[in-house]
Amino acid sequence: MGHSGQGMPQGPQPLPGVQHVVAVGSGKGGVGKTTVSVNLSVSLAKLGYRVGLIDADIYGPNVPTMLGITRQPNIIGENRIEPLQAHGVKFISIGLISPGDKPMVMRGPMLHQIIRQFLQQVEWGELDFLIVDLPPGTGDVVISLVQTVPLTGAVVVSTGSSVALQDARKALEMFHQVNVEVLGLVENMSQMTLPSGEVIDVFGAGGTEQTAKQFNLPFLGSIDLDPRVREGGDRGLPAALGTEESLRAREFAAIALKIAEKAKEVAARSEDVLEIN
Ligand SMILES: Nc1ncnc2c1ncn2[C@@H]1O[C@H](COP(=O)(O)OP(=O)(O)OP(=O)(O)O)[C@@H](O)[C@H]1O
Repeated sequence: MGHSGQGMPQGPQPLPGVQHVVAVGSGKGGVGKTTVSVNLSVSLAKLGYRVGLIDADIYGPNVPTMLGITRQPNIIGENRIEPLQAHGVKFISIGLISPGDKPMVMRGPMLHQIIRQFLQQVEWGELDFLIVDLPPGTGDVVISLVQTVPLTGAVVVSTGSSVALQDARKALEMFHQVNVEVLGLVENMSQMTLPSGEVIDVFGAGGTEQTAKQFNLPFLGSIDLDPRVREGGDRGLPAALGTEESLRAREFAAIALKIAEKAKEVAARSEDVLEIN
């Protein structure tokens, strides 16, 4: 980058009132990372946590559609942004500042500014979890993120297919490089159950759990391939909103619970370290 020192603050600063910042990454595009981010946010809110969601996926900022609100956020006072709110989740999206179907063409410094703005200029209020939906692949956004705030950890989403897992491993390596603890892996589009009850293994179910084992990382659970998940996303009514009878809602809730536990564990550990010092 070569511009260090230029207006750069002292290093990552915690956001006042925000307990845990958790990034969701994937490596490969199209594995359902945004779907998982949105549904996990809704599940965490249903569990009673105060949740914010930053849609930093420059290539596919679909969070507003999936949460059912696509209007522009309000500006409060001089330069504070009021987050949008749907299904108990406060959110902001990079899609809202690039209106229409125009592709987002952005240079690194501008992207860095936007990430900082989303973290620091949005009126998040008190949050237990601030989830960040990263763009697929490795890179810039994560670096901007870790330069701005301390992260509690990251969640990596993959399907069970070899190619998706190959890219997921790169995401794991990236988090390792920037010193972000991986809270665990999630397998999306795991299996598909036909109305007849027949189960089809589309992407190689179980592959993500095996990869988690290889890397000695927690496996947080899987979500099956289900047209209702896609429909929910398209209609702005995430599957996680479903009642106890909804299998998908239960899968998302179980994963959300594990993420909450892991996040608290990690935070407790880093507090211990601070006390020892
Ligand atoms: N478990 C699932 N069952 C059925 N459809 C799903 C499931 N998960 C995601 N989808 C659908 O797959 C498509 C891709 O999902 P999504 O946009 O969440 O992927 P992504 O990994 O965030 O993509 P990208 O990061 O490349 O924009 C969407 O149409 C979504 O509704």
